Amino acid sequence: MVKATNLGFPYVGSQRQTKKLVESFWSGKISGDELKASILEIQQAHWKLQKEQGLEHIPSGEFTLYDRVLDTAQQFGAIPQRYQHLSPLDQFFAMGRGLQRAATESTEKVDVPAMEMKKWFDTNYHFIVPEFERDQEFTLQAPRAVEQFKAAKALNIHTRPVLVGPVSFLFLGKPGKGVDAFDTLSLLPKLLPKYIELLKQLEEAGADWVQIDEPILILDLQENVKAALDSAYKAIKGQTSLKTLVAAYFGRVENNILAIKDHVDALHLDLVRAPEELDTVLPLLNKDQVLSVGVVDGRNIWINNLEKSIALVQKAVAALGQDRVFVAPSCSLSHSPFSTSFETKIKEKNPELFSWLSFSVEKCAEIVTIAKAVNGQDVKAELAANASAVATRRTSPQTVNPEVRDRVAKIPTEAWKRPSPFATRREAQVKKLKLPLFPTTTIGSFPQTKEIRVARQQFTKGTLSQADYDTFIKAQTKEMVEAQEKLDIDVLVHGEAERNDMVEHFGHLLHGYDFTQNGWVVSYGSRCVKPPVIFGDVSRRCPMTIDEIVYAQSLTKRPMKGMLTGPVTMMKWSFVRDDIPANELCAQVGLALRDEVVDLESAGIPCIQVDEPAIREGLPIRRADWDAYLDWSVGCFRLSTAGVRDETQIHTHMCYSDFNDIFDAIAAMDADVITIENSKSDEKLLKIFESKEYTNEIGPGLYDIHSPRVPSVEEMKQRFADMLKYIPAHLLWANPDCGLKSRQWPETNAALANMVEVAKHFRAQHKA
Ligand code: MET
Ligand SMILES: [Zn+2]
Repeated sequence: MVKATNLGFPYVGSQRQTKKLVESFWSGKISGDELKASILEIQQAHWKLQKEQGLEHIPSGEFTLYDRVLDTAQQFGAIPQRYQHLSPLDQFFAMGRGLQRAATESTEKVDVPAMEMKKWFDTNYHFIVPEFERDQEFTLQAPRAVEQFKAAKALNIHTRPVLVGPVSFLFLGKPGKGVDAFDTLSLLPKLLPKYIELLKQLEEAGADWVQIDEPILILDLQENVKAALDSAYKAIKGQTSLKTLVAAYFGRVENNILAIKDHVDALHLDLVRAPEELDTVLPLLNKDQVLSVGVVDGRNIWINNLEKSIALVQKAVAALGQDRVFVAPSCSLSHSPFSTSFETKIKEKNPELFSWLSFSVEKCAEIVTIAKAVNGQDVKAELAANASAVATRRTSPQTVNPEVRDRVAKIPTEAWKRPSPFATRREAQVKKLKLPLFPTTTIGSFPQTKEIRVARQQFTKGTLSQADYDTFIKAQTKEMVEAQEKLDIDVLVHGEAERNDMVEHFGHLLHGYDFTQNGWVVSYGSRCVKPPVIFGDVSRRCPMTIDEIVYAQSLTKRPMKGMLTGPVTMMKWSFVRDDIPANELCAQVGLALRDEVVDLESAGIPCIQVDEPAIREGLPIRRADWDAYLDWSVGCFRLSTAGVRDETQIHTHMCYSDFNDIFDAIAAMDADVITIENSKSDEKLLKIFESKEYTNEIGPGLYDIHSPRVPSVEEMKQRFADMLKYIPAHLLWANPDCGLKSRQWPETNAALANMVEVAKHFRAQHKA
């Protein structure tokens, strides 16, 4: 019989209990023992829930208090020296988030920073990057998988332990601080005996299957990495009676699969991302091997098309037989919210949309239904309900707006490009804006003070009227404009006081977006995000920013920048619909923004910034897919900004990553001015100007906004001087790295005052 299986469950809990418990522990409200006891209850509830739903392979060992890769590092003793003196729980969190603690009578003062955090493949989750010594020794300490397997067994629930695979673990790590570069995969022979020891412990505890996650299988891998995969699984094979399921997800495995396929009992493939791989992999399997088919999307929130999934699974069964197929989510469900049962508002206000949603708990039910259907059990009612929801979704006026479709289909070629080249536009802008050399500006937001947050809460609750809230926001905007004039900044912003979040704010003003109450997913550690949902064709409900920006402009003679969130970021930081191609959706958002940009211009706004902080993170995993992505994402940015006259200055802003590898695409966005995060990577970003020509104006960030620290004039002068080595003076702007909303006013004023002084200093120098 085909088995219903799962790869991982949202450990954060139905109501983010895990997050809350961990944070209570951090703030000293509960003890380590209390934390462990409460966490065990959550785990037990999750195992029971999955069992009741009818899953046959229920994961254990993937439940973490901070991060699974960090768990792995700690349990194999890959603990950098600076954390070694701490007790296990303190050590774990210190590695994840740093630890500062004053001395007590019995303990010394602790002050250690966190380890580096990196994005987990193309998800919005971030993992802790393991650090290794060149002569790293590994030990095996309190493995979570064994502990959790036993805890589930005590409840009479037989689980499938999940491990981070040895090759992914080493590959994703890096040489520790102060250690010269070396290939972390060279540590594999030392690590493998410990992995095998762990597998033996699982075997002794009574496990029969083990899931070993090797997500690096979907990367473009060098030969040495494939060789490491081959040798690792060859070494593990036959060491225990455990059956090994090696899981790849988030993309295509292509021929990386050849490195492991002869050494494992089962393979998991992400058939949501790469359905075509079923055909290529089936003929490769040996006669006893099992295929775990990931047909239910673990990354998104939409109902499965059961009919389609069943057909895929049946194809696998036809080739392999029922006993050699597992039905599974595409990846761990920890990337999906917990359950739609908490979405009472959507259920009440938009039952149709509700019927299209499926979070983790519902996804488990889908997996079970698919398995049952393939096994010939009666699931007619479930299939009928699913088919009708799928059908309404396809045709509902909520998802399809013929006007929007028509407009996208008929976008004229010239709409994708500003009418004049940059040189011509620059001339018109110089004339109109009359900016000094090295113009100063900020990225958009100013401190979201307690006062602002309280007013917003009262407004949301209904205790502050719309009129009073509007008056309050206007007063805030006025203060911010005055503050900028006092600082003598050249291009002003309205300060974004009215925005809680740069994506959600616009989502509320666009058709096609909705918002969940409890659709949380972990971003890193205990931090969760609740992305908006794009379910239908996108268009403007009304002008979105004109009133605020025009009001702000009315307060000053200096140019005011309109401030919008770009099409790619509007998508990337939302749960996007999966029923139309991404490029089409992006064009819809691009057109909605274009209307806003044109309206801002008509209202007399001279500069308009369209932020695209997420453009880099949307880059596909495989290089072969980059061009197609960059083509439409850059294209849609241009679509959103190209409707204006030459004299209107289009800005964009990017942050959060390393941009060098997409430099050409950034240039192709053809913004008149780009402000870009730089202060943390100094020379790295600038170096690229040696080899590439960037002809438009640019403001690499002069200081890091993530810290309350006020950068000195001297420090920023140095940075600015470095920039001048690479960038022609007439193109250079002075600005911070990113928006200032997470800062307080005192440090904001101080830092910006220094920044303006730096610009003036260089201006004077250049005149002389
Ligand atoms: C993450 S990028 C933020 C850009 C936005 N305009 C702000 O200043 O907050
Ligand atoms: Zn930013």
